[in-house]
Amino acid sequence: MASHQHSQAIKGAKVLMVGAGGIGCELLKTLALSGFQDIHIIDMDTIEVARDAVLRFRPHISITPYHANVKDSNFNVDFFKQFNVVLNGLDNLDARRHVNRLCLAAEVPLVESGTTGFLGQVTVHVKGKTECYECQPKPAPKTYPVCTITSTPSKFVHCIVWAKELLFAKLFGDKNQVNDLNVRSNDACSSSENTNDVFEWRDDEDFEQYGRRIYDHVFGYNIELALSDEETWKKRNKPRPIYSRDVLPDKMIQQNGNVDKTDDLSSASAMASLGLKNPQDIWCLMENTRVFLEALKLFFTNRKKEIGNLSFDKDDQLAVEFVTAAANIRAASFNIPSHSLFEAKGIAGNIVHAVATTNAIVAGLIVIEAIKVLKKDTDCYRMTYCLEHPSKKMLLMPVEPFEPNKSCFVCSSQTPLSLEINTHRSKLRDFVEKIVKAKLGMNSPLIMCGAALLYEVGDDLEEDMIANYTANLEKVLSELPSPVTGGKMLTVEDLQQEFTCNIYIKHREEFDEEKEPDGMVLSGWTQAPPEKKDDKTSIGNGASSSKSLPTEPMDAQKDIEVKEISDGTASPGKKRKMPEFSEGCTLDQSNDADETRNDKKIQKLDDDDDDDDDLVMLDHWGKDTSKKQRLQ
Ligand SMILES: Nc1ncnc2c1ncn2[C@@H]1O[C@H](COP(=O)(O)OP(=O)(O)OP(=O)(O)O)[C@@H](O)[C@H]1O
Ligand SMILES: [Zn+2]
Repeated sequence: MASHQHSQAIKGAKVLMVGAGGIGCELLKTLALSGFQDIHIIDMDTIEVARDAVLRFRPHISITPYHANVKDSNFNVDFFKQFNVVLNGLDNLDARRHVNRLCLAAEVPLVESGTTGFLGQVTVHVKGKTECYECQPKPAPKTYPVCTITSTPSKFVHCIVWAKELLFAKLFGDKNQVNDLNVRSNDACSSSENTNDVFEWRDDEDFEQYGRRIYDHVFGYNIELALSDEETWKKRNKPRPIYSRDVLPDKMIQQNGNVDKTDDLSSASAMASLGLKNPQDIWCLMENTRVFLEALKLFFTNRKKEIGNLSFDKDDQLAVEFVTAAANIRAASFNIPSHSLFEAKGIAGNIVHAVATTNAIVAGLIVIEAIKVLKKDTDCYRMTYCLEHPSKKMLLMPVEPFEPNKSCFVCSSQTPLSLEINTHRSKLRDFVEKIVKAKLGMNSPLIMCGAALLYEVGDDLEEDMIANYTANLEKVLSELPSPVTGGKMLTVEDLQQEFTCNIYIKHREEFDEEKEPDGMVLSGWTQAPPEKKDDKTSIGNGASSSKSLPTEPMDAQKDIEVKEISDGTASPGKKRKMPEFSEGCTLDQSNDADETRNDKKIQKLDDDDDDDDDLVMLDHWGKDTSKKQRLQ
């Protein structure tokens, strides 16, 4: 039973929930059932359904919905100041960073959360007492070495990445994009064929001829070419080239397809067109070949206008079919087991199916922490991890929060950052896009060099000012009205976030295109370097890092980024150690602060534990994506 003090803290509290999705809806219910009476919710999506459902069993509480983006300017520091605690149930990094800054500026405690499948995490951020959401580096998205993708795949995910990032992009995407498929298809062809021509549709061929030519090129010829590099295969199983004629005799594509060709569905789906019904079926090589050729044909017949502008979209049925078939054929070459369309879609779209129970547990943990925050039980704050596998018979791991990181550029006292940049070549626009927005997460930036205002965003700017700033964006730094050159200090400020940072400029002539693709390097901030270029960890649902998987031995010149490692995704690379506490200790016992407080070093519970049982940070909550990812 809650004490009087406990229930007073709850009853008198005005809380702000940001995000009313999987976690948020559970949270709203749990808040209402725990006695909270004044709940405000911001979500871009509908809130009404959840609100109505909760009001049915708690009709007298107040639930105020704001159907809006939390980054809108009306949600400023003053707005945040009215709340006793803010609870995040968001799914992307950008919004989380924004809320973190507003909470810091408004000095309102923040309880953060994230889930991915069975994994979850809840953290408490109180200015000056615990680390802020941005004190810890956020790992960059998982990348794969190019050579693993282009020549030595060992897992199905490698085949998927190849199919969607290289082959799909090559055939249906922007022709001007750099595409590593070129590397492998180069000088492959007879002298009359150059690299680009291979993928072009020629006037004298029909769709089937074109499809078969592409097929034979990427699954046959390119594999033969790769085999000629004997060094690569000394310690690996050799792939086998696959040619369409060996799998599918001429004109057999439609053989079993008894489908009405006027049917809308059959023009949008190779599966429908071929009479393949169950997305959970694992297709044989012949079926994959037929889907590949049929999907290619459908793209060129029905979606010709889009060709050149397409990028893989997990909600595009034909794209998923093509990528599934291509990945499976490549997998067959490399002796990797095939997958169903359903599974392939999950991998390609980085989908992790939400686990309702995890969301419910996390919602409960958020409320527990919110109550501690309201009672100012500082010593009892815990960040809690939900694990996939029990460690010491425990699935929930409470950990004492970390202190603020003194070099955090967001919550520490203005440690200047430094930026190496070619001030004679980089434009103000590059700086705004690549640094101010992408790296510093600012929403409405203002940039000053000394007392000179170089750039500003706002609703109430005069037209001539807007014209001025727009002109500045196109100027290189050293030619701005107040030249930005080596040795100068820029002040970048976000008025909405009430967040300022100083950036010391260092001029640098050259940048490594592959290692420093932005053409500028920001240091002194807490973003993690890209993950190690090895292949040891599964991406996404990173509760475990498998020791048994082979390390990629090749020197990766460049990595292929797997886009949208998304919300709640555990970072396999980043582990946090947990405090020593007695077996059987549960969250409720976390009130017994002495037990953990002594242990500032935060020791690992059991050194003998498997990696599987190690704690993993869910730091990388949220790239801007719609769904979660689970791979492997
Ligand atoms: N900038 C933003 N402003 C307001 N709401 C946002 C913003 N960004 C994301 N959201 C909302 O956050 C919610 C996130 O919920 P979502 O269900 O995707 O993830 P989740 O709560 O982690 O649970 P799960 O994915 O497990 O269902 C969505 O309803 C989305 O509309
Ligand atoms: Zn911080």
